[in-house]
Amino acid sequence: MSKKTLANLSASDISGKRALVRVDFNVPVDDQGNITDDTRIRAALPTIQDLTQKGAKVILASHFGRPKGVDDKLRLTPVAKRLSELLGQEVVKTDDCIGDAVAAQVAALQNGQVLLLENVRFYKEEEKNDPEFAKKLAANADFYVNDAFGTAHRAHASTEGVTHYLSPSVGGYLIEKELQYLQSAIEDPQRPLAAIIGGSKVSSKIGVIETLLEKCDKLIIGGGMIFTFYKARGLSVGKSLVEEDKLELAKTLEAKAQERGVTFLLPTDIVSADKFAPDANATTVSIENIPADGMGLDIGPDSVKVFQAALADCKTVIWNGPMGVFEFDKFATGTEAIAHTLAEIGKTGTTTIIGGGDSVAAVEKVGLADQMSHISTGGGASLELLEGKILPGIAALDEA
Ligand SMILES: Nc1ncnc2c1ncn2[C@@H]1O[C@H](COP(=O)(O)OP(=O)(O)O)[C@@H](O)[C@H]1O
Ligand SMILES: O=C(OP(=O)(O)O)[C@H](O)COP(=O)(O)O
Repeated sequence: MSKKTLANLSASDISGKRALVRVDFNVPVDDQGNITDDTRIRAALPTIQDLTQKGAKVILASHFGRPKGVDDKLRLTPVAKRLSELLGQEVVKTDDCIGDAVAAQVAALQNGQVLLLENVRFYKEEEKNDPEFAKKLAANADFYVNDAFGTAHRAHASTEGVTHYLSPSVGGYLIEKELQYLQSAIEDPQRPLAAIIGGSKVSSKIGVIETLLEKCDKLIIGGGMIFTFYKARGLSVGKSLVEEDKLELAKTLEAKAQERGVTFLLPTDIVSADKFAPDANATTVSIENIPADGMGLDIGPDSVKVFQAALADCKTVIWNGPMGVFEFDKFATGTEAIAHTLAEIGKTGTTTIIGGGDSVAAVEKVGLADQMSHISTGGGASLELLEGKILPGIAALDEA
Protein backbone atom coordinates (compact mmCIF):
# COMPACT_ATOMS: atom_id res chain seq x y z
CA MET A 1 0.00 0.00 0.00
CA SER A 2 1.13 3.57 -0.46
CA LYS A 3 0.62 4.08 3.27
CA LYS A 4 3.31 3.71 5.88
CA THR A 5 3.17 0.38 7.70
CA LEU A 6 4.67 -1.11 10.79
CA ALA A 7 7.35 -2.64 8.58
CA ASN A 8 8.54 0.89 7.74
CA LEU A 9 9.28 1.76 11.37
CA SER A 10 12.79 1.40 12.76
CA ALA A 11 13.66 -0.29 16.07
CA SER A 12 14.17 3.12 17.69
CA ASP A 13 10.66 4.19 16.58
CA ILE A 14 9.26 1.24 18.54
CA SER A 15 11.46 0.13 21.44
CA GLY A 16 10.32 1.54 24.77
CA LYS A 17 7.56 3.54 23.04
CA ARG A 18 3.85 3.40 23.81
CA ALA A 19 1.92 2.16 20.75
CA LEU A 20 -1.81 2.81 20.52
CA VAL A 21 -3.02 -0.07 18.35
CA ARG A 22 -6.59 -0.04 17.01
CA VAL A 23 -7.73 -3.61 16.48
CA ASP A 24 -11.13 -5.03 15.52
CA PHE A 25 -12.01 -7.38 18.37
CA ASN A 26 -15.71 -7.21 17.52
CA VAL A 27 -16.02 -11.00 17.70
CA PRO A 28 -19.15 -13.13 17.71
CA VAL A 29 -20.28 -14.41 21.13
CA ASP A 30 -22.99 -16.84 22.31
CA ASP A 31 -25.78 -16.12 24.83
CA GLN A 32 -23.37 -16.67 27.73
CA GLY A 33 -20.84 -14.23 26.26
CA ASN A 34 -18.41 -16.96 25.15
CA ILE A 35 -16.42 -16.13 22.02
CA THR A 36 -17.59 -18.41 19.21
CA ASP A 37 -15.02 -17.37 16.62
CA ASP A 38 -11.66 -15.83 17.54
CA THR A 39 -10.48 -15.27 13.94
CA ARG A 40 -10.28 -11.50 14.40
CA ILE A 41 -8.17 -11.86 17.56
CA ARG A 42 -5.80 -14.28 15.82
CA ALA A 43 -5.58 -11.97 12.81
CA ALA A 44 -4.18 -9.18 15.00
CA LEU A 45 -1.43 -11.34 16.53
CA PRO A 46 1.35 -10.63 13.96
CA THR A 47 1.12 -6.89 14.66
CA ILE A 48 0.90 -7.27 18.44
CA GLN A 49 3.75 -9.79 18.56
CA ASP A 50 5.99 -7.71 16.31
CA LEU A 51 5.50 -4.74 18.64
CA THR A 52 6.08 -6.69 21.86
CA GLN A 53 9.17 -8.41 20.44
CA LYS A 54 10.58 -5.02 19.51
CA GLY A 55 10.01 -3.73 23.05
CA ALA A 56 6.95 -1.52 22.62
CA LYS A 57 4.34 -0.98 25.32
CA VAL A 58 1.21 -2.08 23.48
CA ILE A 59 -2.11 -0.33 24.20
CA LEU A 60 -4.94 -2.03 22.31
CA ALA A 61 -8.22 -0.26 21.54
CA SER A 62 -11.33 -1.84 20.04
CA HIS A 63 -15.07 -1.55 19.87
CA PHE A 64 -17.36 -4.47 20.65
CA GLY A 65 -20.95 -4.45 19.40
CA ARG A 66 -23.00 -1.29 19.19
CA PRO A 67 -23.54 -0.20 22.82
CA LYS A 68 -25.48 2.88 23.81
CA GLY A 69 -23.36 3.93 26.77
CA VAL A 70 -21.69 1.53 29.20
CA ASP A 71 -23.05 -2.00 28.82
CA ASP A 72 -21.63 -4.77 31.01
CA LYS A 73 -22.51 -7.37 28.36
CA LEU A 74 -20.23 -5.59 25.91
CA ARG A 75 -17.10 -5.37 28.01
CA LEU A 76 -13.92 -6.68 26.40
CA THR A 77 -12.98 -8.85 29.40
CA PRO A 78 -13.50 -12.24 27.62
CA VAL A 79 -11.45 -10.93 24.71
CA ALA A 80 -8.55 -10.02 27.04
CA LYS A 81 -8.65 -13.56 28.43
CA ARG A 82 -8.61 -15.14 24.98
CA LEU A 83 -5.85 -12.82 23.81
CA SER A 84 -3.73 -13.71 26.88
CA GLU A 85 -4.06 -17.40 25.96
CA LEU A 86 -3.15 -16.79 22.32
CA LEU A 87 -0.17 -14.57 23.17
CA GLY A 88 1.01 -16.74 26.04
CA GLN A 89 1.36 -13.66 28.23
CA GLU A 90 -0.88 -11.72 30.56
CA VAL A 91 -2.89 -8.91 29.00
CA VAL A 92 -3.73 -6.06 31.36
CA LYS A 93 -7.42 -5.12 30.98
CA THR A 94 -8.62 -1.64 31.96
CA ASP A 95 -12.19 -0.72 32.98
CA ASP A 96 -12.20 2.41 30.84
CA CYS A 97 -10.44 3.62 27.71
CA ILE A 98 -9.55 7.16 28.86
CA GLY A 99 -8.98 8.91 32.17
CA ASP A 100 -6.58 8.94 35.12
CA ALA A 101 -6.87 5.25 36.07
CA VAL A 102 -6.01 4.24 32.50
CA ALA A 103 -3.10 6.70 32.43
CA ALA A 104 -1.73 5.14 35.64
CA GLN A 105 -2.03 1.61 34.23
CA VAL A 106 -0.26 2.69 31.03
CA ALA A 107 2.49 4.36 33.07
CA ALA A 108 3.08 1.06 34.89
CA LEU A 109 3.58 -0.92 31.65
CA GLN A 110 6.97 -2.49 31.01
CA ASN A 111 8.45 -2.82 27.53
CA GLY A 112 6.82 -5.79 25.73
CA GLN A 113 3.65 -5.71 27.88
CA VAL A 114 0.15 -5.58 26.42
CA LEU A 115 -2.86 -3.67 27.74
CA LEU A 116 -6.40 -3.81 26.38
CA LEU A 117 -8.57 -0.72 26.85
CA GLU A 118 -12.31 -1.09 27.55
CA ASN A 119 -14.78 -0.85 24.65
CA VAL A 120 -14.25 2.56 23.03
CA ARG A 121 -17.94 2.71 22.01
CA PHE A 122 -18.97 3.12 25.65
CA TYR A 123 -18.41 6.79 24.77
CA LYS A 124 -20.74 8.25 22.14
CA GLU A 125 -17.84 10.54 21.19
CA GLU A 126 -16.09 7.54 19.56
CA GLU A 127 -18.57 7.21 16.68
CA LYS A 128 -18.92 10.99 16.43
CA ASN A 129 -15.15 11.19 15.87
CA ASP A 130 -15.05 13.84 18.58
CA PRO A 131 -11.61 15.56 18.52
CA GLU A 132 -11.44 15.99 22.32
CA PHE A 133 -12.12 12.30 22.85
CA ALA A 134 -9.54 11.38 20.18
CA LYS A 135 -7.02 13.61 21.95
CA LYS A 136 -7.69 11.80 25.25
CA LEU A 137 -7.21 8.39 23.60
CA ALA A 138 -4.01 9.57 21.97
CA ALA A 139 -2.67 11.11 25.21
CA ASN A 140 -1.50 7.74 26.52
CA ALA A 141 0.62 6.87 23.46
CA ASP A 142 3.66 7.90 21.42
CA PHE A 143 2.59 6.50 18.05
CA TYR A 144 -0.40 4.85 16.36
CA VAL A 145 -0.94 1.62 14.50
CA ASN A 146 -4.26 0.85 12.82
CA ASP A 147 -4.81 -2.86 12.28
CA ALA A 148 -8.62 -2.82 12.52
CA PHE A 149 -9.45 -3.64 8.91
CA GLY A 150 -13.04 -4.57 9.79
CA THR A 151 -13.60 -1.02 11.08
CA ALA A 152 -11.49 0.86 8.53
CA HIS A 153 -14.66 2.09 6.76
CA ARG A 154 -15.66 4.01 9.88
CA ALA A 155 -14.34 7.53 10.49
CA HIS A 156 -14.36 7.22 14.27
CA ALA A 157 -12.15 8.74 16.97
CA SER A 158 -10.05 5.58 17.43
CA THR A 159 -9.73 4.89 13.68
CA GLU A 160 -9.38 8.37 12.20
CA GLY A 161 -9.41 11.05 14.92
CA VAL A 162 -6.33 9.86 16.80
CA THR A 163 -4.14 10.13 13.69
CA HIS A 164 -4.31 13.93 14.09
CA TYR A 165 -2.59 13.67 17.47
CA LEU A 166 -0.09 10.83 17.01
CA SER A 167 2.91 10.54 14.73
CA PRO A 168 3.80 8.30 13.10
CA SER A 169 0.40 6.77 12.27
CA VAL A 170 0.89 3.54 10.37
CA GLY A 171 -0.98 0.46 9.18
CA GLY A 172 -0.51 -2.93 10.82
CA TYR A 173 0.18 -6.26 9.14
CA LEU A 174 -3.47 -7.29 8.90
CA ILE A 175 -4.45 -4.08 7.12
CA GLU A 176 -1.45 -4.51 4.84
CA LYS A 177 -2.48 -8.08 3.95
CA GLU A 178 -6.14 -7.18 3.40
CA LEU A 179 -5.16 -4.39 1.01
CA GLN A 180 -2.60 -6.54 -0.75
CA TYR A 181 -5.31 -9.08 -1.68
CA LEU A 182 -8.46 -6.99 -2.05
CA GLN A 183 -6.91 -3.99 -3.74
CA SER A 184 -4.66 -5.87 -6.12
CA ALA A 185 -7.56 -8.16 -7.06
CA ILE A 186 -9.43 -5.24 -8.55
CA GLU A 187 -6.57 -2.97 -9.57
CA ASP A 188 -4.02 -5.36 -11.02
CA PRO A 189 -5.46 -8.88 -11.11
CA GLN A 190 -4.18 -11.98 -12.81
CA ARG A 191 -6.83 -12.54 -15.50
CA PRO A 192 -9.39 -13.79 -16.16
CA LEU A 193 -10.90 -12.18 -13.08
CA ALA A 194 -14.27 -13.49 -11.92
CA ALA A 195 -16.52 -12.04 -9.24
CA ILE A 196 -19.22 -14.12 -7.62
CA ILE A 197 -21.82 -11.96 -5.93
CA GLY A 198 -24.60 -13.41 -3.82
CA GLY A 199 -26.53 -12.56 -0.70
CA SER A 200 -30.07 -11.44 -0.29
CA LYS A 201 -30.64 -8.17 -2.08
CA VAL A 202 -29.47 -6.30 -5.17
CA SER A 203 -29.82 -3.04 -3.26
CA SER A 204 -26.97 -3.84 -0.85
CA LYS A 205 -24.68 -4.94 -3.67
CA ILE A 206 -25.39 -2.32 -6.37
CA GLY A 207 -22.15 -0.43 -5.68
CA VAL A 208 -19.98 -3.52 -5.79
CA ILE A 209 -21.67 -4.91 -8.91
CA GLU A 210 -21.25 -1.58 -10.71
CA THR A 211 -17.56 -1.34 -9.82
CA LEU A 212 -16.84 -4.96 -10.61
CA LEU A 213 -18.52 -4.61 -14.02
CA GLU A 214 -15.71 -2.18 -14.84
CA LYS A 215 -12.99 -4.50 -13.60
CA CYS A 216 -13.86 -8.15 -14.06
CA ASP A 217 -14.09 -10.52 -17.02
CA LYS A 218 -16.90 -12.65 -15.60
CA LEU A 219 -19.65 -11.72 -13.19
CA ILE A 220 -21.55 -14.57 -11.57
CA ILE A 221 -24.71 -13.76 -9.63
CA GLY A 222 -26.43 -15.97 -7.06
CA GLY A 223 -28.50 -15.66 -3.89
CA GLY A 224 -31.82 -13.93 -3.42
CA MET A 225 -30.99 -11.09 -5.81
CA ILE A 226 -31.27 -13.32 -8.91
CA PHE A 227 -35.04 -13.12 -8.81
CA THR A 228 -35.02 -9.39 -9.35
CA PHE A 229 -32.93 -10.00 -12.49
CA TYR A 230 -35.31 -12.76 -13.69
CA LYS A 231 -38.38 -10.64 -13.12
CA ALA A 232 -36.69 -7.81 -15.03
CA ARG A 233 -36.30 -10.29 -17.90
CA GLY A 234 -40.03 -11.03 -17.74
CA LEU A 235 -39.84 -14.41 -16.00
CA SER A 236 -42.27 -15.54 -13.27
CA VAL A 237 -40.54 -15.94 -9.94
CA GLY A 238 -43.40 -17.12 -7.70
CA LYS A 239 -42.97 -15.99 -4.11
CA SER A 240 -39.20 -15.51 -4.36
CA LEU A 241 -37.52 -12.40 -2.98
CA VAL A 242 -37.91 -9.51 -5.46
CA GLU A 243 -37.08 -5.84 -5.10
CA GLU A 244 -39.76 -4.27 -7.30
CA ASP A 245 -38.04 -0.89 -7.23
CA LYS A 246 -34.82 -2.37 -8.60
CA LEU A 247 -36.17 -3.98 -11.78
CA GLU A 248 -34.98 -1.16 -14.03
CA LEU A 249 -31.59 -1.18 -12.32
CA ALA A 250 -31.28 -4.94 -12.89
CA LYS A 251 -31.95 -4.38 -16.61
CA THR A 252 -29.35 -1.59 -16.71
CA LEU A 253 -26.72 -3.70 -14.99
CA GLU A 254 -27.24 -6.57 -17.42
CA ALA A 255 -27.07 -4.20 -20.38
CA LYS A 256 -23.88 -2.63 -19.01
CA ALA A 257 -22.28 -6.06 -18.70
CA GLN A 258 -23.13 -6.76 -22.32
CA GLU A 259 -21.75 -3.40 -23.46
CA ARG A 260 -18.49 -4.01 -21.65
CA GLY A 261 -18.14 -7.58 -22.92
CA VAL A 262 -18.32 -8.99 -19.38
CA THR A 263 -19.64 -12.56 -19.18
CA PHE A 264 -22.73 -12.14 -17.01
CA LEU A 265 -24.04 -15.38 -15.55
CA LEU A 266 -27.26 -15.99 -13.68
CA PRO A 267 -28.27 -19.47 -12.46
CA THR A 268 -30.03 -21.69 -15.02
CA ASP A 269 -31.97 -23.63 -12.40
CA ILE A 270 -32.98 -23.04 -8.81
CA VAL A 271 -34.23 -24.95 -5.78
CA SER A 272 -37.78 -23.91 -5.07
CA ALA A 273 -39.30 -24.28 -1.58
CA ASP A 274 -42.91 -24.28 -0.39
CA LYS A 275 -42.01 -22.11 2.61
CA PHE A 276 -39.07 -20.21 4.11
CA ALA A 277 -38.05 -22.86 6.64
CA PRO A 278 -35.34 -25.50 7.16
CA ASP A 279 -37.90 -28.31 6.72
CA ALA A 280 -39.50 -26.88 3.57
CA ASN A 281 -40.26 -29.23 0.67
CA ALA A 282 -37.73 -28.53 -2.07
CA THR A 283 -37.81 -29.11 -5.83
CA THR A 284 -35.26 -28.21 -8.46
CA VAL A 285 -36.76 -26.37 -11.42
CA SER A 286 -35.44 -24.53 -14.45
CA ILE A 287 -35.78 -20.76 -14.14
CA GLU A 288 -38.58 -20.80 -16.73
CA ASN A 289 -40.65 -23.09 -14.50
CA ILE A 290 -40.65 -21.53 -11.04
CA PRO A 291 -44.01 -22.51 -9.48
CA ALA A 292 -46.40 -19.67 -8.64
CA ASP A 293 -46.39 -20.68 -4.96
CA GLY A 294 -42.66 -21.54 -4.92
CA MET A 295 -39.84 -19.57 -3.35
CA GLY A 296 -36.30 -19.89 -4.73
CA LEU A 297 -33.89 -20.54 -1.86
CA ASP A 298 -30.82 -21.96 -3.62
CA ILE A 299 -29.20 -22.32 -7.02
CA GLY A 300 -29.64 -25.70 -8.72
CA PRO A 301 -27.13 -28.38 -9.85
CA ASP A 302 -27.09 -27.27 -13.49
CA SER A 303 -26.19 -23.72 -12.41
CA VAL A 304 -23.35 -25.11 -10.31
CA LYS A 305 -22.00 -26.87 -13.43
CA VAL A 306 -22.30 -23.70 -15.51
CA PHE A 307 -20.54 -21.66 -12.82
CA GLN A 308 -17.81 -24.29 -12.40
CA ALA A 309 -17.12 -24.25 -16.13
CA ALA A 310 -16.90 -20.44 -16.11
CA LEU A 311 -14.54 -20.43 -13.15
CA ALA A 312 -12.26 -23.19 -14.45
CA ASP A 313 -9.89 -20.91 -16.39
CA CYS A 314 -10.01 -17.92 -14.00
CA LYS A 315 -6.81 -16.81 -12.34
CA THR A 316 -8.46 -14.58 -9.72
CA VAL A 317 -11.85 -15.05 -8.09
CA ILE A 318 -13.53 -12.72 -5.61
CA TRP A 319 -16.58 -14.07 -3.78
CA ASN A 320 -19.03 -12.03 -1.71
CA GLY A 321 -22.38 -13.37 -0.54
CA PRO A 322 -23.90 -16.86 -0.37
CA MET A 323 -25.64 -18.55 -3.32
CA GLY A 324 -28.69 -19.47 -1.26
CA VAL A 325 -30.14 -19.61 2.23
CA PHE A 326 -27.11 -21.59 3.45
CA GLU A 327 -28.22 -21.30 7.09
CA PHE A 328 -30.77 -24.05 6.21
CA ASP A 329 -28.86 -27.28 5.36
CA LYS A 330 -31.35 -28.14 2.63
CA PHE A 331 -30.52 -24.92 0.78
CA ALA A 332 -26.77 -24.81 1.43
CA THR A 333 -25.81 -27.09 -1.47
CA GLY A 334 -25.13 -24.38 -4.05
CA THR A 335 -23.05 -22.29 -1.65
CA GLU A 336 -21.07 -25.34 -0.54
CA ALA A 337 -20.48 -26.41 -4.15
CA ILE A 338 -19.03 -22.98 -4.96
CA ALA A 339 -16.79 -23.18 -1.87
CA HIS A 340 -15.51 -26.58 -3.06
CA THR A 341 -14.99 -25.23 -6.58
CA LEU A 342 -12.87 -22.36 -5.25
CA ALA A 343 -10.83 -24.78 -3.15
CA GLU A 344 -10.24 -26.91 -6.28
CA ILE A 345 -9.17 -24.09 -8.57
CA GLY A 346 -7.06 -22.67 -5.75
CA LYS A 347 -4.93 -25.82 -5.97
CA THR A 348 -4.03 -24.92 -9.55
CA GLY A 349 -2.74 -21.49 -8.56
CA THR A 350 -5.89 -19.38 -8.85
CA THR A 351 -6.08 -16.62 -6.24
CA THR A 352 -9.33 -17.02 -4.30
CA ILE A 353 -10.55 -14.15 -2.15
CA ILE A 354 -13.53 -14.31 0.15
CA GLY A 355 -15.00 -10.90 1.00
CA GLY A 356 -16.20 -10.90 4.61
CA GLY A 357 -19.67 -11.55 5.94
CA ASP A 358 -21.82 -14.57 5.25
CA SER A 359 -19.60 -16.05 2.53
CA VAL A 360 -16.84 -16.39 5.14
CA ALA A 361 -19.25 -18.21 7.47
CA ALA A 362 -20.21 -20.51 4.58
CA VAL A 363 -16.60 -21.37 3.72
CA GLU A 364 -15.87 -22.02 7.38
CA LYS A 365 -18.97 -24.19 7.74
CA VAL A 366 -17.67 -26.58 5.06
CA GLY A 367 -14.17 -26.56 6.56
CA LEU A 368 -12.49 -25.01 3.53
CA ALA A 369 -11.26 -21.75 5.06
CA ASP A 370 -7.61 -22.79 4.96
CA GLN A 371 -7.88 -23.62 1.24
CA MET A 372 -8.61 -20.03 0.22
CA SER A 373 -5.88 -17.52 -0.66
CA HIS A 374 -7.44 -14.85 1.51
CA ILE A 375 -10.46 -14.54 3.78
CA SER A 376 -11.23 -10.98 4.69
CA THR A 377 -11.89 -10.09 8.33
CA GLY A 378 -14.14 -7.20 7.27
CA GLY A 379 -17.62 -7.53 5.77
CA GLY A 380 -18.63 -3.91 5.29
CA ALA A 381 -15.02 -2.79 4.92
CA SER A 382 -14.19 -5.29 2.14
CA LEU A 383 -17.41 -4.44 0.32
CA GLU A 384 -16.60 -0.72 0.44
CA LEU A 385 -13.05 -1.38 -0.72
CA LEU A 386 -14.34 -3.46 -3.64
CA GLU A 387 -16.79 -0.65 -4.44
CA GLY A 388 -13.74 1.57 -4.88
CA LYS A 389 -14.56 3.71 -1.85
CA ILE A 390 -11.86 5.35 0.25
CA LEU A 391 -11.68 3.81 3.72
CA PRO A 392 -11.20 6.69 6.21
CA GLY A 393 -9.21 4.58 8.69
CA ILE A 394 -6.65 3.89 5.98
CA ALA A 395 -6.75 7.29 4.26
CA ALA A 396 -5.77 8.94 7.57
CA LEU A 397 -2.48 7.02 7.89
CA ASP A 398 0.91 8.53 6.99
CA GLU A 399 2.00 8.30 3.37
CA ALA A 400 4.86 5.87 2.75
N1 LIG B 1 -32.63 -17.12 -2.45
C1 LIG B 1 -32.58 -16.44 -1.32
N2 LIG B 1 -33.69 -15.95 -0.75
C2 LIG B 1 -33.64 -15.27 0.40
N3 LIG B 1 -32.51 -15.00 1.08
C3 LIG B 1 -31.37 -15.46 0.55
C4 LIG B 1 -31.34 -16.20 -0.66
N4 LIG B 1 -30.06 -16.51 -0.92
C5 LIG B 1 -29.33 -16.02 0.07
N5 LIG B 1 -30.09 -15.39 0.97
C6 LIG B 1 -29.68 -14.79 2.25
O1 LIG B 1 -28.76 -13.75 2.06
C7 LIG B 1 -28.15 -13.53 3.31
C8 LIG B 1 -26.81 -12.91 3.10
O2 LIG B 1 -27.00 -11.71 2.45
P1 LIG B 1 -25.99 -10.51 2.55
O3 LIG B 1 -26.01 -9.97 3.92
O4 LIG B 1 -26.30 -9.63 1.42
O5 LIG B 1 -24.61 -11.25 2.27
P2 LIG B 1 -23.21 -11.03 2.92
O6 LIG B 1 -23.41 -11.08 4.41
O7 LIG B 1 -22.38 -12.13 2.41
O8 LIG B 1 -22.75 -9.70 2.43
C9 LIG B 1 -28.08 -14.87 4.00
O9 LIG B 1 -28.64 -14.75 5.27
C10 LIG B 1 -28.90 -15.77 3.10
O10 LIG B 1 -29.80 -16.59 3.81
O1 LIG C 1 -18.13 -6.41 12.45
C1 LIG C 1 -17.91 -5.39 11.78
O2 LIG C 1 -18.46 -5.18 10.55
P1 LIG C 1 -18.89 -6.38 9.52
O3 LIG C 1 -19.99 -7.18 10.20
O4 LIG C 1 -19.39 -5.62 8.30
O5 LIG C 1 -17.67 -7.20 9.22
C2 LIG C 1 -16.96 -4.33 12.25
O6 LIG C 1 -16.47 -4.61 13.54
C3 LIG C 1 -17.61 -2.95 12.19
O7 LIG C 1 -18.66 -2.89 13.12
P2 LIG C 1 -19.82 -1.80 12.90
O8 LIG C 1 -20.56 -2.17 11.62
O9 LIG C 1 -20.67 -1.89 14.14
O10 LIG C 1 -19.14 -0.45 12.73
